[in-house]
Amino acid sequence: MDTDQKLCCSLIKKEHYVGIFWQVGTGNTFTIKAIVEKLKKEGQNVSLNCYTGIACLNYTRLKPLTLHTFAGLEDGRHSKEKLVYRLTTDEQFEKTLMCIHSTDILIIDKVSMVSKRVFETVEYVCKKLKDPSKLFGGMQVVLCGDFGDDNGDYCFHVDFFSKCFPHIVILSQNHRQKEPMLIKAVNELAHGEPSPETNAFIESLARPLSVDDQTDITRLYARNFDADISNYRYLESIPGPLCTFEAEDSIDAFE
Ligand SMILES: Nc1ncnc2c1ncn2[C@@H]1O[C@H](COP(=O)(O)OP(=O)(O)OP(=O)(O)O)[C@@H](O)[C@H]1O
Repeated sequence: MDTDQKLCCSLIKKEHYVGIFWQVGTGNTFTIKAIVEKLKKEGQNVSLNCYTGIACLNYTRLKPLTLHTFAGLEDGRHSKEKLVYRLTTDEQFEKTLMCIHSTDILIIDKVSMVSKRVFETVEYVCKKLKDPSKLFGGMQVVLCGDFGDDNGDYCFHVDFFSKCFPHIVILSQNHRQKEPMLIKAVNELAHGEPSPETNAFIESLARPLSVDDQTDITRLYARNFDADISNYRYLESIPGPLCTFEAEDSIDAFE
């Protein structure tokens, strides 16, 4: 783990509320996985939540929930007061209620997609159902996200943000790319604002490709589905029986 990642782990171990922010490729997913695995091994009741179902796919082995499922928000039509009423009176929410009651550590990934209203509602629900005298009902909360586009309606603008999250760690070491110009270009493109320098860099890469073997080129797809089909076709074209090798790696987040 790099220094920033280790700092996240040690703050979480010390039961602090932490905001982890990152730029693409700096190991957000890697760090969260290591932390959740370790906390679960230690017997902690940790609930890993992502804002979208697609984002949950990054963590399938850790059984994440969407934030809406965790807090019983359904399609978001109810006021927070009505929601608490429904959660405490309607037996279809029994599992949700048990989950909230038993959660000691709440981790929310892709938090930069969470609106102020949803975030306030989740806080309110946890508080009302667990301990009304404490933010989030006393659960330790860890947020992970990027600063992205901030139009003033995102969760960072709730009144209690700075009080609740005094510890903000910014993951800064890119583990996916090494070339500084490429890292700068990827970060600018992720926010849809390429600088003239980035545009010039990208244009400088335009050249005719001389690839004779079409199987050996890298293809980019906009959707996971298309990438899966392409990989499947490639695998099918390889002669011989299909073998599966299960691999497992681990890292101790708190060492
Ligand atoms: N400390 C580390 N040492 C070695 N490799 C690392 C470290 N942290 C992350 N990586 C590797 O770097 C790559 C990027 O990490 P990860 O997918 O967690 O980043 P991310 O910030 O979630 O990226 P993105 O948002 O682009 O998906 C992965 O292959 C991961 O295994």
